[in-house]
Amino acid sequence: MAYEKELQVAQLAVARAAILTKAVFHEKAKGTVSKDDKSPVTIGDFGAQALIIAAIKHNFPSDEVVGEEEASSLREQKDLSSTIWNLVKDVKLDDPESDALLGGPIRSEAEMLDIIDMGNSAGGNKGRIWALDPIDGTKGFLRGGQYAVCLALIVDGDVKVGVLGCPNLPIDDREPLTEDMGAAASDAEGKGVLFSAVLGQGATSQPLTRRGASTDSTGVRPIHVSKISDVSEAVMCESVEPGHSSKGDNALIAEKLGITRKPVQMDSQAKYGSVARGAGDLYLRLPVRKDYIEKIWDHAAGDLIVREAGGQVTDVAGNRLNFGLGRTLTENKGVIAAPANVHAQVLKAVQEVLNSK
Ligand SMILES: Nc1ncnc2c1ncn2[C@@H]1O[C@H](COP(=O)(O)OS(=O)(=O)O)[C@@H](OP(=O)(O)O)[C@H]1O
Ligand SMILES: [Mg+2]
Ligand SMILES: [Mg+2]
Ligand SMILES: [Mg+2]
Repeated sequence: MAYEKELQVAQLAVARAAILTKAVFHEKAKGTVSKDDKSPVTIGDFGAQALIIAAIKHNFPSDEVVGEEEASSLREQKDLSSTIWNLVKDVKLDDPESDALLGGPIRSEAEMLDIIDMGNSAGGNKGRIWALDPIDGTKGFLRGGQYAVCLALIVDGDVKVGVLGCPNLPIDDREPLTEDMGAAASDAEGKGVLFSAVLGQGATSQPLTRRGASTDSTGVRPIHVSKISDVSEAVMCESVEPGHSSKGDNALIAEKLGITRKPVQMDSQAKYGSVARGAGDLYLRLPVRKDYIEKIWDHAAGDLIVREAGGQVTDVAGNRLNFGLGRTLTENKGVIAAPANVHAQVLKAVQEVLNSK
């Protein structure tokens, strides 16, 4: 099957990085650095980016990576850099054979910094480019809420493989979303799911750490968006951060569609995963600031996983997200993810609300 090795490497690399992010959370190694845009970046973000790029470069040396983080601030903060190195150098998958597939350990702290900086591809619509968000929803991660380790392979501008590791979402696809999803999750028993998709091959979920509840020996299950026919019964997913998507517009759209249930707020591409498995029905991300341009690593994996699970993903104009234009989604504003049968109806409501402003 096409992209079999890429899928396997991506799944294992994301699972290994999630071992690190969970350790960072539980060891409270929570030093943060503030980036130019004032968003936080943690030991977990840097460490996960290093581990995932190392795995990609070991297996596919000439592939490029568009990664969210870069190491310049670490090169100036030796203490932070060595804290990260001390965690990164010891992270291993349980299964030695799988671990070996990702290449040997990173050899030194200096090499780790260089690897983090290999996420500097300009992106584009030619060749093989991985989009990597080592921790999506960093604020959710710090809060103990939802976050996701996100990796997608884009070939000539099209997303071919998408993997999302969500350590704080339930393993069970049928577990309903709760209102406090964004606040009080934990990676205890029954939590931690890995969503995957390959273009044209459908979408799946499985336990993130190969143990726990499963329906067969590997625990891989096909996933599908919900079979909702009456959109007024929809469960809508939205951001936690008020600055990331418009809660006011979402409320007006919900009213127009006759939706009475309160939206479920959670950070990260866990929203795409939740829609793909039918735990949520809709994901709406309407712009707050006109000048904000979405990043490809915040959407590439989720976009493919939802589409392969029977959903449609567009911007507010009804166009597909274009991942071939560089590091950002320069041609798209906002995101609407919904089961294919109700997407047009939701899009219409979105446009009516936006046009009436
Ligand atoms: N102004 C603005 N508008 C839209 N999006 C923004 C904005 N600022 C930041 N970001 C990006 O939002 C990513 C996390 O957003 P989410 O909506 O998934 O989660 S959250 O509930 O808002 O925390 C977050 O990803 P991470 O940095 O990986 O956490 C950012 O890339
Ligand atoms: Mg960030
Ligand atoms: Mg992100
Ligand atoms: Mg991030």
